[in-house]
Amino acid sequence: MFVLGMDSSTQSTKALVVDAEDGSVVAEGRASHPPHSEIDPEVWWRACGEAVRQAVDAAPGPVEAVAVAGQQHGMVALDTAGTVLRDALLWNDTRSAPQARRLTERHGAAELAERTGLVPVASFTLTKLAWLAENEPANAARLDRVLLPHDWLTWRLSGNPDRAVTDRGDASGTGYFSPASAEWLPELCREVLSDRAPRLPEVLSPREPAGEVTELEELRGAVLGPGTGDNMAAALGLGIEPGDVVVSVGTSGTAFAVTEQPCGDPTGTVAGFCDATGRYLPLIATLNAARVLDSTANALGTDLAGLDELALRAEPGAEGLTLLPYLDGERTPNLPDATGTLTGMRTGNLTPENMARAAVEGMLCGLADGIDALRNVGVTVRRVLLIGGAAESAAVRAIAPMLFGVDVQVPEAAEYVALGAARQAAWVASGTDQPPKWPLRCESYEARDVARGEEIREKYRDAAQRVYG
Ligand SMILES: Nc1ncnc2c1ncn2[C@@H]1O[C@H](COP(=O)(O)OP(=O)(O)O)[C@@H](O)[C@H]1O
Ligand SMILES: O=C(CO)[C@@H](O)[C@H](O)COP(=O)(O)O
Repeated sequence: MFVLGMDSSTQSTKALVVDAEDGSVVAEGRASHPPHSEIDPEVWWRACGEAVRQAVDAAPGPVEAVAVAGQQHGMVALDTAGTVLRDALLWNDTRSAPQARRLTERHGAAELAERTGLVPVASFTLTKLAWLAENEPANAARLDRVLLPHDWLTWRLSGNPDRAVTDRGDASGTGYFSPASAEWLPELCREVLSDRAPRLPEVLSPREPAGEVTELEELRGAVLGPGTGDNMAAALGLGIEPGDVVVSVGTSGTAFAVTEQPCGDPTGTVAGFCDATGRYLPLIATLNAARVLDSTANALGTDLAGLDELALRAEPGAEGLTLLPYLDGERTPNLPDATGTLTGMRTGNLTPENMARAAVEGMLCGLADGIDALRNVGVTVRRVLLIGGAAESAAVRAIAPMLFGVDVQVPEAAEYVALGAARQAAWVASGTDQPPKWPLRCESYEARDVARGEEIREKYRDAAQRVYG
């Protein structure tokens, strides 16, 4: 049996056709998205059609089940006719930072962490609803239903206007869902929307079918899985167990693990999400990851391979250059209005090699702090699995173990979010208790020079303290 998994992420849509027997990828497709933080969801629908067409055309047989994973938190606002009211505000749009601050002041961080697993920051959907009510009251008055990117794509694929669905993984990133009871908290929506509650999608269990595809010719009749958020899908695609921490270096940088118990971190550093198997997914996310490398390569007049060469020619610590890589504001630490800062510049050390190295080190230091934050909420870290577009970078692979202080394994190059969606589709179609077991092959990078890594992290913390207090 062949199944299709889709990843509608920030920069692109990827579709994989997978053999459900062993998880081998038999065909793939890809289409890119524009690099904005506010997007017409029709762009995703067109990209979905294009990526699916490429994958299905190259597949050796028909696809029997499909699931969609998507970037988390984005607000897709619909009116009663199901028409999109405005461009979707994405997870990396920071305009709702004041609304996030006010929600936290009103309720207290501890109460919200306990009720929703989250302390509001601009990424979370609830703060985007609050922004809509305050800034676009006419749109807020017409709001009938709010969906997440993966919910909206699943709804479009099903072609059933009356039934929208989601799963507990993606629902847990909204800020109006209780991870512990797996129920919506519509009172929080009412609070920010002048006492009006939009319709929310039905929350399906991890392997519950969402109907079948009617709207895309190539997939018509295939069983639809509930789908999930992209990080939950990556966890499922990798088949992680306690002790594994995944670090994904895509548009966002994330570090996450699976746990049996929900997590509510009142400091707000760790988001207490649900996963896609019935467990939980404590996660930290940064807004600035792979694009820090893209921008630095661009500034140095080179490409990503050139950036790797430069960074690997420099000494660890970049002779004292430290980059605080908050180019697009930051979520962890919560500095929505921050910009990047390069510290420690001298006539002798301001070289392309050191600048490239400082970019890779600065970006990874933020993620190393994230891994420590996971430890602080009780997560055991035995190994790190490194995925996402920038896991392809030789410099990232070489430098990460030193800064993370544990062995890093890089799974064989694959789109693990799309693979996780495919695994969910195979699970839904098989009706078995557990997801199918698929092998995972990894390349290992041993943790060396950990003491030097600690010094580099100390410099990064000092710089952050000096610039942001
Ligand atoms: N060899 C590489 N070195 C560094 N970055 C890379 C490399 N290959 C891809 N990337 C970066 O990965 C990013 C895309 O990663 P991806 O995980 O697909 O993102 P997203 O899921 O957020 O859309 C892009 O910014 C791209 O430049
Ligand atoms: O906001 C988060 C997680 O909380 C991000 O991880 C988004 O889910 C977007 O992911 P990418 O498109 O960067 O993979």
